[in-house]
Amino acid sequence: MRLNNLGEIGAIKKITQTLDIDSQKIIRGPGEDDCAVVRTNNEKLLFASDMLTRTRHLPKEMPYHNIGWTAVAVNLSDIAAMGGHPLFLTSSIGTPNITKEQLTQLTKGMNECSRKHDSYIVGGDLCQHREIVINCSIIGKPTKNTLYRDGANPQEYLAVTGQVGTAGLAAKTITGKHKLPEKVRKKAFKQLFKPNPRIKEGQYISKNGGTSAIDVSDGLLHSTKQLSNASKIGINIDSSKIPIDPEIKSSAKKNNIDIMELIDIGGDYEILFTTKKPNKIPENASIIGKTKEKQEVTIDHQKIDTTGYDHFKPENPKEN
Ligand SMILES: Nc1ncnc2c1ncn2[C@@H]1O[C@H](COP(=O)(O)OP(=O)(O)OP(=O)(O)O)[C@@H](O)[C@H]1O
Ligand SMILES: Cc1ncc(C[n+]2csc(CCOP(=O)(O)O)c2C)c(N)n1
Ligand SMILES: [Mg+2]
Repeated sequence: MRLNNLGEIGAIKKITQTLDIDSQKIIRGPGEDDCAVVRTNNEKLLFASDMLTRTRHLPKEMPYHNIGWTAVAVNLSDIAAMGGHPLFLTSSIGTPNITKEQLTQLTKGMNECSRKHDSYIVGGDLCQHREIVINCSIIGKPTKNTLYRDGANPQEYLAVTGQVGTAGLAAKTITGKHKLPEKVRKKAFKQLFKPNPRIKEGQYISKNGGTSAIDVSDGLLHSTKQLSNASKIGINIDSSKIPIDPEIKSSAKKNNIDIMELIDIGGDYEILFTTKKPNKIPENASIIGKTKEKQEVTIDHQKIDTTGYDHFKPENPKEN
C-alpha cells in the first residue's frame, strides 16, 4: 500500500505507531497535537515543525519575502494554537540556484515575522534542492493552561478568531480560471501569502476559560472534526455565525464555489477553540457553535462529511 491509499492521517498514524514514547519526558507526543509538549528537568516546552514546498504552498507569484514570512508564521501558529509563547526557531532551506537578493529577501521575511512575535531564528541548514523547500522548527513556553485538542467538554462554546475562507479563495483561484474583482483578489492573496499567527489571541484564550484549541490550517470543518475526535464530544456549528468576509463570500458564490467547501480549503491560520466563557473571547473572535455529548460534527444540526486538506490525495499537485 502506498501513501495515496493510506491518506495523510493514515500515514501519520503509521509513523507514530513506530516511534517510542517515554511518558516521563513526553507529555504530548507525535500525532497528538499542534505541538509536542516535552519535559526537561522541571520545565515544560512546546516543540513543533512545519514544512513548506514550492509545489504545495509556494506559487511562483509569491515574493521571497513572503515565503520567508510564511515559513515562520505557520510554525508560530502551532505555538499559538497551544496558547504558548514562542521562543526560538531553526530554518532548514533546500533551494535551487536563487540570487543573493532573493536569499536576502527570504531571510528578511523570516526574521521580520519571528521578531514581530518576540522570537529569534537561531540556526538551520542549507542544501541544494530542485525546488524550494523550507522547514522551520520551533520551541516555545507553554502557559499554565496549555490548550490541547482533547480538552473540550459538552455544553461549551465553539469559537474562531478572525475570518475564514479568505486564504481558501486565493488557493482555490490560483490557477487564474476564476474571475475575481481586483480588490477581492488582493485581499485573498494577502491572506494566503502573509498569514498572521494568532499568538496574542492564543495566550488570551488560554488565560480566559479556553478548554481546547487547534489552528484551522487544514480547513474549519476538518479542524472541528479533529477537536471533536480528540475530545470525544460532539460539536454543532451555526452556519450563519461563521465569520466570512462578505466580499469573499459573494465572489465565491459568483464563481460557483460552495461556501462549505471554501471554509474547508485551508490556508487560514486562525485558531478554532472551545471555551467555558463566551463573553471572554479575543476581540476579533466569533462564537460559531456549541459542544454536546454525542460525538458527531453537525452544521445546523445536519451531519457533515469533511476530509480537509490531505497531502496525499491523488488530485493534489505533484512536484514540478
Ligand atoms: N514525520 C513525522 N514524524 C513524527 N510526527 C509527525 C510527523 N508528521 C506529522 N507528525 C505529527 O502528526 C500530527 C499532525 O501533523 P500535521 O503536520 O498534520 O500537523 P498539524 O498541526 O495538524 O497541521 P499543519 O501542518 O497544517 O500545521 C502532529 O502532532 C505532528 O507532530
Ligand atoms: C499557494 C497555495 N496553494 C494552495 C494552498 C493550499 N494548501 C496547501 S497545503 C494546505 C494546508 C496546510 O498545509 P500543511 O498541512 O502542509 O501545513 C493548503 C490549504 C496553499 N496553502 N497555498
Ligand atoms: Mg498546525
